[in-house]
Amino acid sequence: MEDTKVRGRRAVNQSPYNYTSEICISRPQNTPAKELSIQLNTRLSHDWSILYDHPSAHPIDLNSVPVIDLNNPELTNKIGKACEEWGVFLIRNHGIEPELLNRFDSQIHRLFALPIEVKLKVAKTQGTDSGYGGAPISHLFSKFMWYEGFAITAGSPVDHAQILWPDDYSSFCEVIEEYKKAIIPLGYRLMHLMLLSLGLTEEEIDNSLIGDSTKIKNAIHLNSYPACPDPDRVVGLAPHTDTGFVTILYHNGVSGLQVLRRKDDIGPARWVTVPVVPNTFVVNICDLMHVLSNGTFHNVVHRSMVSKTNQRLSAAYFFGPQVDVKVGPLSELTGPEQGLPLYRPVTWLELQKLKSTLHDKALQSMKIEELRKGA
Ligand SMILES: C=C1C[C@]23C[C@@]1(O)CC[C@H]2[C@@]12CCC[C@@](C)(C(=O)O1)[C@H]2[C@@H]3C(=O)O
Ligand SMILES: O=C(O)CCC(=O)C(=O)O
Ligand SMILES: [Fe+2]
Repeated sequence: MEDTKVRGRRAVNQSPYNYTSEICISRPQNTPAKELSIQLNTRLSHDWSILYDHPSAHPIDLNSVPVIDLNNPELTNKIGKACEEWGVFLIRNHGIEPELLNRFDSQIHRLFALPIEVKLKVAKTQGTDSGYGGAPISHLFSKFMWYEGFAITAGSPVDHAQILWPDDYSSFCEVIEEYKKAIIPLGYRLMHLMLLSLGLTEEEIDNSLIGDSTKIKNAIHLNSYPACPDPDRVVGLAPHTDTGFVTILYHNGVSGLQVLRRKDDIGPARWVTVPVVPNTFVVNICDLMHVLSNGTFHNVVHRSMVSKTNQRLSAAYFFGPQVDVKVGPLSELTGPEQGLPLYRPVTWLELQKLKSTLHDKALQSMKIEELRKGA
């Protein structure tokens, strides 16, 4: 028994890649080695058990995440209800070919299967947000996550792909391009349906920032959670909300994503495991969609847990506003009858910065009521 414990502790104190990859990846350029080692000594562990009680989600929650068929005649209402009550839902009949998803999956697998020293050649550096690295939210937490990622934020990944696979980089780039072409219209369709469900007319949607594709920016984040010998003591990706409008998540069918269900008639706040349903994507409502809807849609807190036996792979496609676009509550949703706007307008970057200092209190700090109190 004691032996198992000791082995378990060793296991989670090691890097999942048999290499201190997060240290190398996240070393800020120009940080003196001594200073860096002082910063890192406080968090040289993947063991979260002393920080979190790891409340495990019920394997089957009768009131589970909605699964929405995009061919459903009641589609708009169903999406509106899911965005309000859950802030997350699964979509089926989304029109993206399984054959494309299989090729996409193979390339994600191929990327993370590369030796660590090859992946580190395309590591994110300070000031860039594309490339290989640890969890982007890692600076907010005192422990390492059981995670590695690859971000494609601006255009094509060709420069990185050429370094990773000098002799065959095009198969990766081609599949990323095909995936983007398929997923972008799906994202626009979902955001359009969300605004319809809030009562906006087609014309109002066309005139809103959701109707103007030049105001929307997107990015893709490939995620890998290696299998872990002691999964109950580690966290794949720590609890967070996404900051943009919506995220469409592909995954390889290994369970792990959990959402925080708010307190309701059925019970207290609790983690719910998102079920694995073949041929579906997960759609998350993010912070700026919550703001745009004037608080009607729920920006869901989620986290990713890991498996003892299987590597979980996922690809998050983030849709948000262009850098210079400020997002506030839609004017159609506020007024003498509907009520006052709850939030001041904010850009994507501004909100990300607020979250890095104020954590889950960032949105609260943008509340107009809160600003008036401070004035
Ligand atoms: C487009 C993006 C969304 C994201 C920041 C990023 O520039 C690329 C990484 C994304 C991610 C993934 C994990 C959670 C998250 C909150 C984070 O810190 O990095 C999201 C960011 C976001 O939703 O803003
Ligand atoms: O991989 C997952 O299950 C979740 C990924 C995620 O939340 C993110 O990339 O923001
Ligand atoms: Fe997320």
